[in-house]
Amino acid sequence: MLLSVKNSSRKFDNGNVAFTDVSFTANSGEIVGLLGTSGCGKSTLLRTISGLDKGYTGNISIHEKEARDNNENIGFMFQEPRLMPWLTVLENVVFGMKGKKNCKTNEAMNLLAQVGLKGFEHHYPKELSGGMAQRVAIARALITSPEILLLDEPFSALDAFTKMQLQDLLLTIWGRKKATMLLVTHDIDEALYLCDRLLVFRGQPGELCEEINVSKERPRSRGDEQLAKQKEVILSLLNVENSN
Ligand SMILES: Nc1ncnc2c1ncn2[C@@H]1O[C@H](COP(=O)(O)OP(=O)(O)OP(=O)(O)O)[C@@H](O)[C@H]1O
Repeated sequence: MLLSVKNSSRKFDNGNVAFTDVSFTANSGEIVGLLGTSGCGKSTLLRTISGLDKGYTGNISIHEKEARDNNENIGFMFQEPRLMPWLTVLENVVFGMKGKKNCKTNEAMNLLAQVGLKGFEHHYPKELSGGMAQRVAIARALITSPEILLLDEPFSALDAFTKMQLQDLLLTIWGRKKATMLLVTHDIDEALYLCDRLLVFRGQPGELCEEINVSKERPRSRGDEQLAKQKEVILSLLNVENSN
């Protein structure tokens, strides 16, 4: 097992508790979705797993090493691309590679081609659309060949069509690299389309209330009936009416 979270909680100095007594595991190559109402601690949980937030209790380990001491290779992608405006697309992808920038250039060019940005390597972020900028963020997250990719609502700011394109792109890249992915999303359809397993959180502080296997084989159809039934289950867990 790659990632193990055991009886973990995160209480901040001001008394806020983001999540409490959370336990789950993730296997190598799995895509695990984290769904839940706003404020139930999903982003904090991702930051904690990444080792950026070290104030948790309980155990969070990657390859049996505590997340707070972890120096494993983890990629992070956010809702917004967070590109450096003064750097080109290519420079943004290799940014943070320190001494390895030069030897990573070929790999960055290759990744940019994979995300559909061949020819845009020397453009600046202001010359890109939102979807293109998020493609750069995908390439940047993958340049270190991370074993775990943490995705915090990576497509939520995009229009529906671009979102679907990038979901498929993510699956294509996952098919090649088989990184373990943890995906925070508010979009249940996206979670059911992409993930092997879903963790449903509820409350404030957030508690893990249900784990749901999405056993449908890939490629999945977006209008699949089995997935639609699973959506009903998730909506009722979250106490939300289905408006479709
Ligand atoms: N640095 C912090 N200091 C104090 N409280 C915090 C801090 N970061 C997050 N919180 C609190 O922790 C709780 C969980 O926040 P978090 O952003 O992890 O939730 P979320 O499920 O990702 O929310 P959303 O779905 O709206 O993005 C919230 O009550 C928030 O106010």
